[in-house]
Amino acid sequence: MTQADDEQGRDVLVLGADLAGRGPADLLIRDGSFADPADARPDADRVDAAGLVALPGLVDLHTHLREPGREDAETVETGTRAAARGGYTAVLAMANTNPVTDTAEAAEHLLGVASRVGSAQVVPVGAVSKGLEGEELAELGLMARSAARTRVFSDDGHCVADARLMRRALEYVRAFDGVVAQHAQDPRLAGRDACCAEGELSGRLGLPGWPAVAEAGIVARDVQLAELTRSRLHVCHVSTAETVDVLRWAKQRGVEVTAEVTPHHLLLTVDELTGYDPTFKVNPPLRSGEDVAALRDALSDGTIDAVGTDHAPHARHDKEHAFVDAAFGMLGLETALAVVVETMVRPGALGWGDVATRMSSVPAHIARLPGQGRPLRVGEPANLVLVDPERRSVVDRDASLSLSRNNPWHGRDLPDPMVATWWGGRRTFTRS
Ligand SMILES: NC(=O)N[C@@H](CC(=O)O)C(=O)O
Ligand SMILES: [Zn+2]
Ligand SMILES: [Zn+2]
Repeated sequence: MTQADDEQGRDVLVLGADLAGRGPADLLIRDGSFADPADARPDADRVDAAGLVALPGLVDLHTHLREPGREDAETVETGTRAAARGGYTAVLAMANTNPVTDTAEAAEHLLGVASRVGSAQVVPVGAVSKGLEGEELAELGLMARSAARTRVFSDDGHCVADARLMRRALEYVRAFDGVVAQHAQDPRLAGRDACCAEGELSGRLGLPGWPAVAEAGIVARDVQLAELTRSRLHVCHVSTAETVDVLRWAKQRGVEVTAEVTPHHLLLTVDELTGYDPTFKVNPPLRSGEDVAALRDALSDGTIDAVGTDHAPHARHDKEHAFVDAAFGMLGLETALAVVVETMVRPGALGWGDVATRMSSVPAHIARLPGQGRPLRVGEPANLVLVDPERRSVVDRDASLSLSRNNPWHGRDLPDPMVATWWGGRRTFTRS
């Protein structure tokens, strides 16, 4: 079976995969969609998937592609190839590029690039404020009505700190069923320098601290604004137990709030910082073991709705600095499923059906993306990832398809589940 075969329009028959934990069945991929396996032509390419799990193609709510502006760190082409290797068929591309995605033209430009070179669907996230400056609303309505059909708006990298601007953004997006995705960080409590969870260790290491209340305080405020405006709020990269408590309270009140957690916040703790390795410098920062446990519980019980990678590639010369001077962020697309298997599936906190909801159908629904996150059913677009639940390997940052090397998992033994990915019937990744 070669990629050329798929592209020549031959049937692909996937035999005996466990469909998202519901038991083994066959799948037929024809002309970009799933068809009835009983109709397979005799010359169909056959994929023996016995012992493998089939999941709907994963959807990442939180990817940084760096194009335009920092193509030395990542491009649409390399970032979506990394996405396909991670099992993703769609990524939401954050707006903090240069120029910022704060106009319909910028969003449509990104769509155009992706249509030429993408190995996954690229969905532009629109900025909330012009230039991410937190002062004036960006062209939310024009972006929503553009060919990009923008529904997710975020100043990610910056918090929409001004409560009045946040209120207006929530009011505005309600008209087209949009959502405001907040990078919750009170800039007065956690300034630009804050780079370590505030606590005993930040004091000992001499690193500027980032108190948990800087996150939970903004989330509590935004939940109340979402309730006031009857609009949709999404909380990016939840990192603390206190924020989980606020989310539980918000959901009990019936507020339309959703939240994501990153793979790194599900496994790594602030203790990684004792070596001052800037690879582990990320915003929000790595937290305590108690926070990690609370985040896992919240993802398990649905208080946190989704996994978002916050894939944040950085060129070597932006990362290789003293800890306080290095850029914030780490890679995530290629290893997200591996970390979810390690932290959630193996300990029994999530089944495969839950993985399909937390990493595919729920993110697709939050972003109002038709054609993604759909069940593996006849007539649906063939967005599919085959996974081997048992396979493990040691992560090698130099084997990455990303242009950047800021991989926090380098040298770690982790599950290595991805076997093959199809996006709209086109094979976008095959394990070699
Ligand atoms: N997460 C990070 O540490 N960095 C992100 C910005 C962000 O997600 O806030 C980036 O763009 O590099
Ligand atoms: Zn952020
Ligand atoms: Zn981000």
